[in-house]
Amino acid sequence: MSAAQTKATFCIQNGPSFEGISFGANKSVAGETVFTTSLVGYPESMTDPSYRGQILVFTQPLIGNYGVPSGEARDEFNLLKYFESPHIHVVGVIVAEYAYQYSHWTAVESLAQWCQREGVAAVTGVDTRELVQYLREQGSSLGRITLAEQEPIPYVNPMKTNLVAQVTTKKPFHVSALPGKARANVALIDCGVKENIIRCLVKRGANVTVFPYDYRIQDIASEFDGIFLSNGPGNPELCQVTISNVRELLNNPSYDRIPIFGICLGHQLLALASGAFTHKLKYGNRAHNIPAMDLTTGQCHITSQNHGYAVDPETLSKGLWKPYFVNLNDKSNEGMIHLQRPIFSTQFHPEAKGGPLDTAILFDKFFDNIETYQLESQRKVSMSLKVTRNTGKSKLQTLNVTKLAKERVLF
Ligand SMILES: NC(=O)CC[C@H](N)C(=O)O
Repeated sequence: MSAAQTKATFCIQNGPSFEGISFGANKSVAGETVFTTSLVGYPESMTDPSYRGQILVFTQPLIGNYGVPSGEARDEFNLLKYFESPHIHVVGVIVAEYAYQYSHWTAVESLAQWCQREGVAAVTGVDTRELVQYLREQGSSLGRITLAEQEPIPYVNPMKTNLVAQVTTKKPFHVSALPGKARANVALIDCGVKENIIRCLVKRGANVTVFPYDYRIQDIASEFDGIFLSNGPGNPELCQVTISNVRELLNNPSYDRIPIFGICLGHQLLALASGAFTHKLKYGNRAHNIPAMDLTTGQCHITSQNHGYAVDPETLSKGLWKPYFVNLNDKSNEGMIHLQRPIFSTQFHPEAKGGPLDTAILFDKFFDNIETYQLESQRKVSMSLKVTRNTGKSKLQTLNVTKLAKERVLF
């Protein structure tokens, strides 16, 4: 440790403390402590809005060795090429050994520089094996990072706040399929969507209109060929406005053929809207190699995951829904599928990033459902889609979706 290095202490509420060295922002932070066993993908995980408010412990011992790619680089769809959202959402990271030297052709800065710029605490030199063994025993715990010479700040439980309201786009935005390739208009409810989910939809030919989490989807669903419910942070039960909007959508008989697909928080919200329950897992599942079995085929897929809550499959309404996938490690629910309608959802992340692409075929399944719906209802893909809704007192609001912002609206 050189003279310029600052000591940092990481404490678990009702648990042990670990001494380390700060390599991030000069700031003490508090949040929920979670761990991931993924080997790669720290830029993707740290910018995934689902990690909002959490202190992320990496069990992979060497972190930072490939630096951080550009947060400005965009792909052919104007989506962020390397990040899952424009900013870091974890409040802190804990690693066993930070690689002070980095090397990769995409790297533009070090993990330390990035954390400092984004105001995120980072600690190296912690025995993450001992720490994770502790978390597995005690279950998900609050934690805080205190830098030398600073006063410890109070523990904060982010699961008590509506984190979705913090990360959702503040206004609708639109991402178009490549010219000549559009085959569907999809409405995406943004609870903290990962960039690669939008990419998985547009690259298959969807014009995606992204709406804030509390947008009344039930008022505009008829204008779209499919509805997507995104991933996102926090306790799903705190997202009541989305749950009640989705419930109205499900209960409206005129929408009974519209395809719906939900991922992770989107799965949990769909389950809650349909009358099922969710519960908090002991310490959650965060990894890139979790086996999930498709109960309709018996096939096992290796999946990417990041969640602390799960749907209770016993509470799925019988005769309407059935469990779709099951986790082969802990037997927790990994998805649900409607028995009559083109609706399904998964707890794992078929878009991966990072992680294996085994289940990306579920996006194709969503598009198959969309195609059937288009044929059944003789829908054509309108290129200048206008979305009209009644905002009360018989006021009509019309959005020309192609004139909307082209990326998430942060403020
Ligand atoms: N990745 C996600 O969408 C996470 C969903 C939810 N916040 C959970 O922790 O279970």
